[in-house]
Amino acid sequence: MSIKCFLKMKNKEKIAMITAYDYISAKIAEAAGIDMILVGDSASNVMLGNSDTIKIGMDEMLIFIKAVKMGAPNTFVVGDMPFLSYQISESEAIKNAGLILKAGADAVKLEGGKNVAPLIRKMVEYGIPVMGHIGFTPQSYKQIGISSKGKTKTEEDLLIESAVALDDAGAFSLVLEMVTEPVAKKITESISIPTIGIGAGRFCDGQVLVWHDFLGLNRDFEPKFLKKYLNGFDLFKKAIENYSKEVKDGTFPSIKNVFKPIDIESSDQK
Ligand SMILES: Nc1nc(=O)c2c([nH]1)NC[C@@H]1CN(c3ccc(C(=O)N[C@@H](CCC(=O)O)C(=O)O)cc3)CN21
Ligand SMILES: CC(C)C(=O)C(=O)O
Ligand SMILES: [Mg+2]
Repeated sequence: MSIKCFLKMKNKEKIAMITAYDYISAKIAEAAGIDMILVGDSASNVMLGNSDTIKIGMDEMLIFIKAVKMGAPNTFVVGDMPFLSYQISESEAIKNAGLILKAGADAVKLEGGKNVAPLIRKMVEYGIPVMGHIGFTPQSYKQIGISSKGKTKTEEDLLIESAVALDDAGAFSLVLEMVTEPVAKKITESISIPTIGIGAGRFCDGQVLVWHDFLGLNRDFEPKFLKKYLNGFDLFKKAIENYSKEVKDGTFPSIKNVFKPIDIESSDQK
């Protein structure tokens, strides 16, 4: 899978993307044949227990990105640029994007509309593949709130203007997060690059969900756009309860799990 491949998939085959943050999860994702893995700054929430994505930095993101590329060497991996890694200056943004690529990512993703288009243009000029991210942009939730975008004509116009600007700046793909379905459809039809939706309805070129969310590990997170494909939390919980019970009642370890000393008698028989 390559950028060329994703561009060709537009209007032909939907792109299936999930997040992952560690070696074994990435291995499972690659074995399942997922099209793209995002190492999201949602790691702040699901890996580190923070309440938002403001609280994660480059140091932490690079560890997750390295682990994921080790587990999925043959899958296209996108590394999310954390808050303040691209906002301060163009040079800091390019340096941090470079560190994400050095860690093994095949592309970076950053949040923002037409305001970040000049930065993305520069990054692309220097050979850094960039995925855009508009609509609800979690790194700005303290300013814009947690809600779907594209509900008014003003919001719709701004979103379309941004999508076109990012396409024009050279982004290879665009995440649409919590964008109303008709606006997401309009954007998808207005730009040449594939749109990847999360809470953006049925007409995007692809979809992305967070590992812990769609596997049902993140028990209390139930946004409208989420579908849970596994009851992960309860399955893990039951297995742990079973293990604990077996340790306490002496069922585990059994004879199958123990190491034995060399049998003196049988070795003497020689
Ligand atoms: N585990 C996890 N999954 C995510 O999808 C995710 C993260 N973390 N962290 C970063 C952002 C934050 N995201 C969020 C956070 C909250 C809602 C939420 O509360 N949604 C409600 C209200 C929407 C509304 O009122 O318009 C919903 O019902 O969808 C959605 C996405 C998406 N991203
Ligand atoms: C929700 C996706 C698009 C994301 O940015 C993340 O997981 O950080
Ligand atoms: Mg993110």
